[in-house]
Amino acid sequence: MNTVIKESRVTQSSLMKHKSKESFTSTAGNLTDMQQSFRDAMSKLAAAVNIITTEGPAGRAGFTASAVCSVTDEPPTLLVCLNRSASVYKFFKENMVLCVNTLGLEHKDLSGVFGGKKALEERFEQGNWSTLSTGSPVLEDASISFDCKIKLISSVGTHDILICEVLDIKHKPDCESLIYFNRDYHQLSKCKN
Ligand SMILES: NC(=O)C1=CN([C@@H]2O[C@H](COP(=O)(O)OP(=O)(O)OC[C@H]3O[C@@H](n4cnc5c(N)ncnc54)[C@H](O)[C@@H]3O)[C@@H](O)[C@H]2O)C=CC1
Ligand SMILES: Cc1cc2nc3c(=O)[nH]c(=O)nc-3n(C[C@H](O)[C@H](O)[C@H](O)COP(=O)(O)O)c2cc1C
Repeated sequence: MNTVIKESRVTQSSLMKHKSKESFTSTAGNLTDMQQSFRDAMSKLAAAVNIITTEGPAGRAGFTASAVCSVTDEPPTLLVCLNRSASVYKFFKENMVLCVNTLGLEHKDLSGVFGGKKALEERFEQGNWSTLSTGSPVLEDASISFDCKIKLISSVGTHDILICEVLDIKHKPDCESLIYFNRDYHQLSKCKN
């Protein structure tokens, strides 16, 4: 199915017009009180950890993401939020394909590699990588891999929401989940098959 790619932008001011401007204005590196309070609150929201990869005309890239969510199953669609200031951003925007690799406990170090400032190609030195339909790197022992085409991009504040149609799925039969909660990693027990 071909969906037209639309872009829309929700500005910080339109989202937060009920608050004074000063409360939300930050200088580089300094968080406003509201930003800090939002992050503190978000740190209590447990989330699965994923490595999002892409490969295409722009080259290969990947980053760690907790902001991943199911949207609809018709067509199967998920969303990924990516900070536009990330060095990986331009790769996703140009390639328009990605793979969401959901991690298990054994991938804790790998999450740090893809969530830090390591050079892009060096990130792939750890782990075994293959491909499914789109050519985006698939982590061989990921709990789940969703191979996707980016159908729509919407900008909100500092991030872009990538709306992705799932073309292919790979499951690991016996999986444990890596969870990010309270700024640290945790493990969720084995799935019942
Ligand atoms: N959605 C995002 O962009 C996320 C970014 N990170 C980045 O990873 C680093 C470490 O994060 P933490 O140890 O969790 O401590 P933290 O205090 O920076 O973040 C706490 C929580 O706030 C949320 N968050 C953090 N930065 C955000 C952003 N720029 N936009 C939207 N939500 C954000 C996430 O849910 C995160 O787990 C930071 O540089 C953080 O910005 C971490 C998680 C999600
Ligand atoms: C557990 C964890 C979750 C993260 N989730 C996201 C996310 O959902 N979206 C995002 O843009 N960055 C997220 N980050 C931050 C990126 O992984 C990080 O900025 C990455 O190093 C990007 O690299 P780059 O700036 O070199 O491109 C997360 C980091 C960690 C450690």
